[in-house]
Amino acid sequence: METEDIIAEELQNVEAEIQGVQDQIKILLDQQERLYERQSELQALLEASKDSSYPVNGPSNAEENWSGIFEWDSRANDVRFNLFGISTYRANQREIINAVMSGRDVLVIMAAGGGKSLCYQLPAILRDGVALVVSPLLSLIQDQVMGLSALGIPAHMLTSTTNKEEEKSIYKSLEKGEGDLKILYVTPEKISKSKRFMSKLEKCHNAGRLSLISIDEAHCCSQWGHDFRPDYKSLGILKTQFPKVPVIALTATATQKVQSDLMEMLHIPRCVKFVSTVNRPNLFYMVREKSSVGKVVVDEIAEFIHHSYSDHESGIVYCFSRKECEQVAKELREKGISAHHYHADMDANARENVHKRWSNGKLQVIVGTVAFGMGINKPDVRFVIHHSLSKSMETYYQESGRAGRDGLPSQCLLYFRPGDVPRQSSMVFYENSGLQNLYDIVRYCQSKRQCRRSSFFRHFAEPLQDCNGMCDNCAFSNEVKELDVSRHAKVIISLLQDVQENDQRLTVLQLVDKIKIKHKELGSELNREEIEKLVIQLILDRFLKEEFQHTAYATNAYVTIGPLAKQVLQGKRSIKLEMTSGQKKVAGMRSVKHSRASSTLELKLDELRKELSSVHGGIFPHSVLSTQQISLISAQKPNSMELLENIIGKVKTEKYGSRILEQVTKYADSAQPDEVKEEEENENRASKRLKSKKQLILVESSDDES
Ligand SMILES: Nc1ncnc2c1ncn2[C@@H]1O[C@H](COP(=O)(O)OP(=O)(O)OP(=O)(O)O)[C@@H](O)[C@H]1O
Ligand SMILES: [Mg+2]
Repeated sequence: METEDIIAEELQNVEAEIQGVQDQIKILLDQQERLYERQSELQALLEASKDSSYPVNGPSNAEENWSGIFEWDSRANDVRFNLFGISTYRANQREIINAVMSGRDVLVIMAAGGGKSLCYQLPAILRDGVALVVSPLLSLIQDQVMGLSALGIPAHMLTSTTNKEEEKSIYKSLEKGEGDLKILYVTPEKISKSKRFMSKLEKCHNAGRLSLISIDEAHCCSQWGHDFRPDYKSLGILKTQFPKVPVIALTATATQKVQSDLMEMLHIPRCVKFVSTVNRPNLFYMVREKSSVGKVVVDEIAEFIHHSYSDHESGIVYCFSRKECEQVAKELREKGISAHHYHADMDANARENVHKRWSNGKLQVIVGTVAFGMGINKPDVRFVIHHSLSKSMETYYQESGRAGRDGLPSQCLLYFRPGDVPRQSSMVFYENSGLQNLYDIVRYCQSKRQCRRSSFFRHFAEPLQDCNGMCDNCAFSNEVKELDVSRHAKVIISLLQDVQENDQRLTVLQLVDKIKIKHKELGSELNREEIEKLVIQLILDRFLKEEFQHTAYATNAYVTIGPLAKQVLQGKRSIKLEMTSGQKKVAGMRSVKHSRASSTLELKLDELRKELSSVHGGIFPHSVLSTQQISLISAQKPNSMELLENIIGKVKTEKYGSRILEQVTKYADSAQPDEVKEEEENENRASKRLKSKKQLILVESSDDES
């Protein structure tokens, strides 16, 4: 049937064309979405720049002064210091507490480790009745309840692990006000699925005993956030049912889109908004060139940890795949580092066990995939190393941000090689703006000049702040040359054109191989890594583009001619490649010694907090004493309960004071164990900055604001 064949063939062609058009529409819609988002971010940035004081308090509340004097000031100060052992408020904490205490709904955007918990825990204690806290993860809830209980604060949780008896007593407290319930943690499923719980909560409210509602990790409401949880969508019911109870929603995620989504979904359109800076001044950001030989990368990571963190300080290494996690953890162990992998293929018990050992300081490094995420509450993570790049700036900000939540100097190191880009792009290309987001972080990695911090400010549409030399590009003064590679780019594009005309496709690596074989003259001017880097740069600038093809086993990423290729072929655009002189490479390859060595007293206090934590019901060591408190005790060497109380507050002094003073008396005069060794070290500029930063932070936090 010849005619039928012809028609069928044409039909096939038309269908292929339709598919092509649909693909293009999808790309354009993604682009439009991204532009809208950027537009609103830029509008917000413009507003914020007009108003010279950033962080901003919500626009509708400009006239309200949340830092003034309030009737609860002295009670709040007492609870802050004597109960929580916190000597000064951090930025925005006091204002947020005052807004909640005034009965307002509040939205808090504050960086990881900024101290969001205190913003609802303190009002929960000051206000009469029970505070409800919704939190997405069991592990987060357990950590919080354990920490609060250790301070003697009546906190409980209702989750899948709560036994019947406990549940009964909690319900009784809600219904009749019996017992000692002050803060109740629940997962979102309790609100969306348990009618019984909601009816008890209603009774508690009707009796005037529901003091406030806190939604932690509130970005889980939004599909645009990175940890969307369907059950968070129904939390709007809380405001509808209990309109007069203040709602405080807290998140570390800053995009405008997520913010407006949250306000809408939680029904808090007139909330007071507190947006703190995304800046994490205590984090030192750096990117290193990643060798194509796996063993070399792990050797470097091990050397970095041995050199900078010989006191067993905690860290995280993020890897791309589960297999890679296991391999890297194994190789680190072989190099004498206590490391264990963590990924979604492990059963829940094994994962929890690894997490616990790490939180208790028994394991130094967790080597994880992105599955090691939101539940990480450990404040003293000193380093986060990315063995492979993250899929976006946002993800990298979150992951690296798990370092230094206690405000002390910490390092974020990312290993980058252009060959890792197609691995990621074939995973993210089908996501909303997935490729654009990936290309943003690739730009971050490829740049040898631009301040790393400034990329975060730009990404989160925030005015620039000084980096204070706390990234590799600002700290190391290296010569960056710009090489004109327009000729090389032309050759690459022409070669690809020929390949495409012959209906063939090439991956990035195949393309580089071909260039090395067919154009030896280019190979003698640029080495393999530089050609790879150039190809990636051409993709970022849309002279080339990536295309994807599914096979039965994987999605392959190919590189093809991009929409702007003609401009290079016609010589209308010149292409420059940033290159560093050898000096930078050498400086960058060396480890940065992170901070001064701990004194004997500090080490002894660290041992003591580990011991006390295990005898006090398995709470975490940092719940006994924070690293900052250890540094303060070691600097001030208090010799009486009264003096110790001035540093760590009443509750902790009563609980642990005599044991702490024992150590102070015993080790107050001991010399620094590493004093001599350290002086001999030829520290580079960056380490000096980190050192002075530590002192600066301690002075700041020992000043009592009140
Ligand atoms: N004013 C303060 N002074 C000193 N330490 C503080 C202060 N406020 C909070 N902290 C400490 O900082 C650490 C991080 O606090 P918190 O867990 O509340 O952070 P967070 O903002 O909720 O971060 P994340 O987004 O990661 O959940 C904790 O160890 C906490 O005790
Ligand atoms: Mg938190």
